Amino acid sequence: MDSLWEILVIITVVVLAGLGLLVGYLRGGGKKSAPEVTPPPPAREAKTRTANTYKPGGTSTIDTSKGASPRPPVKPAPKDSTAGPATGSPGGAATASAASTPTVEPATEGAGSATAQQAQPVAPAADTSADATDVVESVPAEAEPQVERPESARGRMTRLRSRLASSNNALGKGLLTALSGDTLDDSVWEEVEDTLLGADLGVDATTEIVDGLKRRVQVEGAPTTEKLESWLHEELLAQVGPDMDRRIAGTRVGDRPAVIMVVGVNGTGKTTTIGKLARVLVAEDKDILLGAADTFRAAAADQLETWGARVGVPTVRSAKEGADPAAVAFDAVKAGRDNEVDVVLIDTAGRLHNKVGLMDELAKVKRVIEKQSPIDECLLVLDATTGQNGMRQAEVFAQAAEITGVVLTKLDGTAKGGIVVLVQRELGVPVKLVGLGEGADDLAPFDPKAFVDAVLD
Ligand SMILES: Nc1nc2c(ncn2[C@@H]2O[C@H](COP(=O)(O)OP(=O)(O)OP(=O)(O)O)[C@@H](O)[C@H]2O)c(=O)[nH]1
Repeated sequence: MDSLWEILVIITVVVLAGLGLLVGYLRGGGKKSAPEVTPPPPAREAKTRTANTYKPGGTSTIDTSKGASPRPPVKPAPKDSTAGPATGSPGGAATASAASTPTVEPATEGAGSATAQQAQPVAPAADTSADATDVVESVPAEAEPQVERPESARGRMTRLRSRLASSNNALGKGLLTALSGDTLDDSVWEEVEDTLLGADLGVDATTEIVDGLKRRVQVEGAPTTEKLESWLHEELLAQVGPDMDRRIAGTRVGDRPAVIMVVGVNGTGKTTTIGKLARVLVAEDKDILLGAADTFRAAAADQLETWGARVGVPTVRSAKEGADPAAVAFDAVKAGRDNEVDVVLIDTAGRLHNKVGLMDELAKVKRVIEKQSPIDECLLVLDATTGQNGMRQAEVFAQAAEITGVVLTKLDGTAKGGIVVLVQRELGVPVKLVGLGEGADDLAPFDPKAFVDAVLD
């Protein structure tokens, strides 16, 4: 029995082995089966770059000098502040003294940053700058293929006069309508007063104008409308201050550049005004240098640099946001002296959230500039559309810096031209320039007679 079981098991094993062989044969298609070997992955070929692999030599730079106006080469200031003043530099002595003063703080640490390497050509502008080596002077004149030619003064004035007239129509119309009736009773004078107040002339000037008109009526009797208009013209002109000195310090003073500092609340149009003023001066063939001492916002320096680049004017700026504005201003004036430019224009920050901080900062910028040059002009930029609110801001700035003139911007956007009178009365300085649009050449000198003509036309 046992041997029968053994025979059955052997037969089963043999049958199964035979079946296994048969299945293997059929699967392999009759071919001789071989152990499956995964072929090794083909060696990865290095990816061929289709992009530009051209590498310029380390010294090659794009030559963009075509069409650039000739301009004296930028002299690099000595790196070592202990090396003394630049030979023959009019600003040398002051520079040396400023370098040793504690008020010029290091603009940043870890200087010589990216911007300094990018700007070509670059001249560290001052030798305070053992500390402030992140202050760089970019000379876009050589980097810009096209330099714009600013509009001539005559063309600009014709265009702006008509814009001024339209911006003040409401005031003129209101006054002339009020005065063109048959009688001059209290209600007429009230209407005149309201119109003048509504145009931001302020209470004092309004009272003086109306009192002046009433007096003339009393003395001379009932006037014709034309006579009344000419009296109004005279009274308004007297308020606008036709004899104030409105010249801008835009010419070298002795052996140094004129220095113009521009202050005002953010957004009033400081940077734009500097850009426009630079164009006016360039149109007069002046050599200009801009200083971006508004280090609060990096974009402000970019904006200024762009304005300068358009007319081939270099900008001294910091490579770092938040650098010491006084150090940048100092370096700009120093570079202006070294390069014997005609005018250095300094932009400043104007945030008002901290009045004390702002005043301290402006006072410091002023003090540090004056270590090497007097400030010939300190222009306060005011937004005409802000009215009485703008006046309060103006007072803060007037306390912080010695304002020598006002630039009233955005006069194209308001019918309240009377702010001119108010500003001058309150601050005791003349409105020297007016902004009449966002265009590059929309800056005009303030001409009292033309202004009153425009108001009453
Ligand atoms: N309509 C009009 N817009 C102006 C005038 N002047 C400046 N602006 C505009 O006002 C805006 C602010 O001008 P900015 O020059 O940047 O003002 P800012 O005071 O330098 O401001 P921050 O750089 O923030 O300090 C810009 O859009 C200018 O185009 C002007 O006379 N008329």
